Amino acid sequence: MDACMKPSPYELFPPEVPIVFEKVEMILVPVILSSAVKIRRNCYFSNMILDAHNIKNWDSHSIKSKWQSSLYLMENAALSLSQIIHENYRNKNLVILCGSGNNGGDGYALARMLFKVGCRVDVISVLDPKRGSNECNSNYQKLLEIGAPISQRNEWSPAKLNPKTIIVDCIFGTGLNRPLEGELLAFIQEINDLPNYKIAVDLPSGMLADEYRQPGVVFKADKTFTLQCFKRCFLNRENLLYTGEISMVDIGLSKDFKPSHIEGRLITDSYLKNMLSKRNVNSEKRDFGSCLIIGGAKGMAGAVIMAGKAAWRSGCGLLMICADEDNRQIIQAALPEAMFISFEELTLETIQKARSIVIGPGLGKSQKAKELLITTLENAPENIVVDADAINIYSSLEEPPKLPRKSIITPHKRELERLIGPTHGYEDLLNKQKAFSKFHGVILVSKGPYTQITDNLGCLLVNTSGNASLAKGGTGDVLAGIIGGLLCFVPKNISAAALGVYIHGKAADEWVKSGSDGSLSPLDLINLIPTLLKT
Ligand SMILES: NC(=O)C1=CN([C@@H]2O[C@H](COP(=O)(O)OP(=O)(O)OC[C@H]3O[C@@H](n4cnc5c(N)ncnc54)[C@H](OP(=O)(O)O)[C@@H]3O)[C@@H](O)[C@H]2O)[C@@H](O)CC1
Ligand SMILES: Nc1ncnc2c1ncn2[C@@H]1O[C@H](COP(=O)(O)OP(=O)(O)O)[C@@H](O)[C@H]1O
Ligand SMILES: [K+]
Repeated sequence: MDACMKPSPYELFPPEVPIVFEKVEMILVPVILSSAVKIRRNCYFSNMILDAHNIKNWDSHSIKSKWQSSLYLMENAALSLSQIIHENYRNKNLVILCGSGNNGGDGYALARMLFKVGCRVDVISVLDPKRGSNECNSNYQKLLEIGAPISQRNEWSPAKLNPKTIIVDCIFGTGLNRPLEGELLAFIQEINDLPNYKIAVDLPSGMLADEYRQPGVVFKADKTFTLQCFKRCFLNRENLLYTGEISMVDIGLSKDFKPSHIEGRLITDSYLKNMLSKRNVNSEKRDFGSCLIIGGAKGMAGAVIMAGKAAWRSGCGLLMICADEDNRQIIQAALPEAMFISFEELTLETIQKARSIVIGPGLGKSQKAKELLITTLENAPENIVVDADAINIYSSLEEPPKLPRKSIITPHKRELERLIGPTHGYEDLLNKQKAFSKFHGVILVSKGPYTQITDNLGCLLVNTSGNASLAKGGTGDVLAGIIGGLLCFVPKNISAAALGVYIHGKAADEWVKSGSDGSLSPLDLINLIPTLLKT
């Protein structure tokens, strides 16, 4: 059995049960969160990442146990979609491209609902609905009955489309089982060349739901509204080129479905809510432990200052910065909350007494840095974050010391490859990342869009917060500091890592609501931590 199916790994990850909100089925509240993966509030959705087989089984299970007919389920899916599209694009002209399977059925049902509320929709039958699924044909007939405009693909010329019209792709979804060919392939290519804004329903057509690497031509969406759960293929960040931003939409699948295989789980808002609790009235600073940050070589004080501020804001009780003696004054001026010790003053006792350690921000790669890393790894408690140069040094050691069990390593892509060796494509990268985590018994946080965390039990957690404003120097130092701060009081390291990446991304999501995405400073993230951690 796959490790992800055993109950134990996800016991480490408290919100293992899909998040259940009060409102399901027909009731949707029109709020979309701003994040890399947007999840509609007040919807039931699952944090499971599934393959096409399990999604299909979940649909069938829900039809049997809840909806009685797949047409009812499709109606609900289309209702949810129509509400989102109406909210966001009601003043635009839309053209909906429909296939002949159930994705096409979604498209015809969606068109009917939008048409009824006065939206300007044109529908193109890309494949013959009469030769398709019953649900598709039935929704095609219903649309005909209300007099909505439907054209056949060969009657329609994409080149004549107004560039302001939004193209909605309902040609293929999870049922696609081979790459596109012939006329369909040429059609999608022609659409991709158009400047129009494009939306995909469930999956961009041409994308194989289970494949990390897409072998053929795929519809290039600016936005994908995916139904109910995150698909396996979305895990490869390269596929963002086709999906654009991904939003998850509740279509009312039943909550009691047990998949035979889970690829991984998403880290979402509920995680934040489940993990935070108020401090006891009689708390004292020692209850929250001290965080020791080791880094800040000459000229690199900023990295430890940012990590230190982030750790402080994330709740550690005491803070100690260990950096190059030359940086003493600047660090003490910038961070009076912290105690300062120089590299030379660092003792084994200080290392052993710290509740948590962050090593790496601005550490450099000098001989001294190397010695500090080895001593720290050999003596540290398990609550340690190994970041930035500490990862680079570790990767270059011929005989590296053992990493403390459950330590948290936070590489970006290049650092990850230094650590696990060169990789060939996403599948290879994920396998090697998982193997490294298992072999060393550590938590690997592979940073980037959808930061992906693997643990010692072989599980995969995928972050849903964050955006491209984070692609800036110094944001990684802030993340290391946040996790270091959380490690002082969050009971499980995997939880601290997951919570840390979520808060970090969420701060960036909050930032882009008011600031431009290019203007974020790492310090802005730190200023947003207090409100995000409010229980
Ligand atoms: N009740 C439900 O289950 C619900 C499902 N829902 C929706 O259904 C979607 C899944 O629907 P689906 O399974 O009908 O598959 P879909 O992607 O529409 O098309 C498959 C068709 O394409 C064909 N085909 C495959 N590859 C091809 C190729 N390269 N070139 C040409 N043809 C190709 C294949 O036929 P084949 O040729 O293999 O016999 C088949 O006929 C899902 O994404 C969601 O949107 C929601 O409404 C919720 C309720
Ligand atoms: N396009 C993106 N979308 C979401 N998050 C991103 C993106 N680019 C970078 N990030 C996040 O920003 C942080 C950058 O960390 P890192 O590369 O270590 O920066 P630095 O070393 O400059 O501090 C990581 O948390 C990463 O997940
Ligand atoms: K689609």
